[in-house]
Amino acid sequence: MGRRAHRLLSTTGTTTTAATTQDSSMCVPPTPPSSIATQCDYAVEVDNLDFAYPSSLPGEDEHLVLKNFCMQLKPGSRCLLLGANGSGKSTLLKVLAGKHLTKGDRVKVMGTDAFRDLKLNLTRAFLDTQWGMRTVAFAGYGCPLQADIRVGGMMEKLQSQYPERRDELVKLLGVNPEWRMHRVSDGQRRRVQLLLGLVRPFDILLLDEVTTCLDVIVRQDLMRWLQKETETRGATVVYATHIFDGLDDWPTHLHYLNRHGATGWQGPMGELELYSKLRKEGHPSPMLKIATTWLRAEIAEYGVQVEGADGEGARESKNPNALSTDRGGGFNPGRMLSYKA
Ligand SMILES: Nc1ncnc2c1ncn2[C@@H]1O[C@H](COP(=O)(O)OP(=O)(O)OP(=O)(O)O)[C@@H](O)[C@H]1O
Repeated sequence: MGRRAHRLLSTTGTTTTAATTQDSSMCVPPTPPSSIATQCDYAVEVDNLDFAYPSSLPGEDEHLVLKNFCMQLKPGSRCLLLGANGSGKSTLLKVLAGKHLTKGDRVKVMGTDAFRDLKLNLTRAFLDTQWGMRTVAFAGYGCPLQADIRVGGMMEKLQSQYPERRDELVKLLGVNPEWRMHRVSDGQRRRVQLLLGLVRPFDILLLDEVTTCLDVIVRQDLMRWLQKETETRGATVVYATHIFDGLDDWPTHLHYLNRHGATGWQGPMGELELYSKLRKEGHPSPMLKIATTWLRAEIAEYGVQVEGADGEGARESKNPNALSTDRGGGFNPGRMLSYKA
């Protein structure tokens, strides 16, 4: 797969080609010491993927979310996914997590098929905001796990397999193993999710906005810990977020998804001219500045996204048998309708 051209939307909304490497020493992913590096060249390799959900809009069979999507990340990379609501970040993470089937051989994680190779489930971690959500019968919506369970007793075998790592995470996340799930706050529940999701050493970690309800200290310590995981073990992290606070030095790569399912810019941070410029100027929060610059340029060029008002997200299911009480609150698990063999 040839390297995709790096493109970025300028403040005027036009598409320009970004300059090549400014400072190659900046945020370069380290050479992983673990065996991962020798096993595969890329931790993530997506080659020209189209991904669509079935559409319920009249005259439209499918709703294309990712278009000609390409991504290559070496082991040890920390990639931030940036994009407006509905741009496809969660969809991409689900594809990489093997939750959505894609046609052909276009999506590889750790050198193997992201969907079909079940071995990946032992070395791939996927954390999203749906953890512990149970669909309530008749009401049809998810509510968080609230059973009277002791945290120390959850996934006990897994926790006991990695005692040192578990203790490290318990300390880092400030989790009390005696907490009971029906009494924890949202942020505490999230910490438990992170503990259970990170305790097994992973080769690749896919994070879908799971830091929102963490307090600033835990978030900061977690990001540092993840950085250490990438630097010492060669693990790869792909992280979708809208919060850029404290992330200025964190990513090695950035991938910007625009609202048309296309890539606005992608590449190593050192190749992003705007980032280098902002750093040189001593800007207090370059990542936030980059995000607002690109997203505002998108709005200036295409207007405010109305997807939620009259687009796909506003349509009911096409299934004539679907009852409002019987379809997961309208949630449609989605199917791949790619026409690329
Ligand atoms: N199960 C589904 N069935 C049909 N369409 C879906 C489904 N899930 C998502 N979509 C559509 O796919 C598009 C991308 O959604 P996705 O959740 O990947 O975006 P996102 O970038 O993660 O958004 P956000 O920042 O709001 O989390 C949206 O237009 C959404 O309406």
